Amino acid sequence: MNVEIKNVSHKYLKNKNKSLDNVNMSITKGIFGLIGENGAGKTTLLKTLATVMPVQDGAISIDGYDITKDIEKVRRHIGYLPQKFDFFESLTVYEMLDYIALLKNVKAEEREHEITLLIQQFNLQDKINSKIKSLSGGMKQRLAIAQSLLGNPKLVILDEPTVGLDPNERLRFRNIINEKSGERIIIISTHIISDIAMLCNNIGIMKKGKVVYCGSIDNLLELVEGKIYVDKLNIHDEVDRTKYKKIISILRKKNVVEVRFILDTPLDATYEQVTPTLEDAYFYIMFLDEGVQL
Ligand SMILES: Nc1ncnc2c1ncn2[C@@H]1O[C@H](COP(=O)(O)OP(=O)(O)OP(=O)(O)O)[C@@H](O)[C@H]1O
Repeated sequence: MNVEIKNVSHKYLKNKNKSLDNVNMSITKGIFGLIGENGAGKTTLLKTLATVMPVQDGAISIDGYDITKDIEKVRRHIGYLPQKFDFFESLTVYEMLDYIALLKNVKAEEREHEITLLIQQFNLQDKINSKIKSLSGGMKQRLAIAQSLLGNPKLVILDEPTVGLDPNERLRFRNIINEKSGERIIIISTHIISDIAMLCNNIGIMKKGKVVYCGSIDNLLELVEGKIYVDKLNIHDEVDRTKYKKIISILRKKNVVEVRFILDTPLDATYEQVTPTLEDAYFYIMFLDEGVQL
């Protein structure tokens, strides 16, 4: 299973700039994380991949099939959670999943079993016969994720799946997604870096319609190794921001203020070098892209 995105660009009709600007990505089986600032182009890319929007420029293939030429073949293998999902509010949870399973051509003899299993996995058993309009936002989100997995799609595209989920349900989500990954590709777009760190081996980072990193988290962390420092100041000291090249965070603790920042070359022994996290690496890539000398 693989997804190849080659030189893909997209411009919305009335916009001046491209929302996707020559995007190239190669994605293989497993869970792939897509991150980037607001407006970077993640949703536009995922809509294009899900065949909801046409490929304007460039080419995308899924398992060797061109998504423009072989759209019907490709669609059978895609599960998609859009950023905004609209339900038929007067259907029950079961009816909604049954309806989507029908649209996805899930075989009659498999439908009930598949739906019941997903309802259990997403902890919606108590709501199985409740109308959708009576569900909370988080429950609707769980139902929306569940529908994307109907029919065992080979490619699952999840646009901000954990929005609105409480910590228990986020944990449940991560476990289900881990369990379901196997031979398929699951692409997750999110702003929650800890979800990506826990779930994915490979990621893409986007900025202003461009891919600024695509590869493994391990390689990214290696790139940043030895470049993240913490300066500990007295709680009463003023933080002199000009002293640090690029600040990642300023944390006020009991007696100290911890300034976490990026440096390309070790300068001063008074700073403590720390092990980089994925969040550190994300900021490193973002600053690099701005042409900042670190
Ligand atoms: N339907 C649309 N018409 C015009 N411009 C759009 C449309 N949808 C998105 N855009 C623009 O395209 C760019 C990329 O938007 P997109 O929603 O793909 O980004 P994103 O990375 O998913 O952002 P976010 O993290 O905020 O959801 C933005 O500049 C946005 O304003």
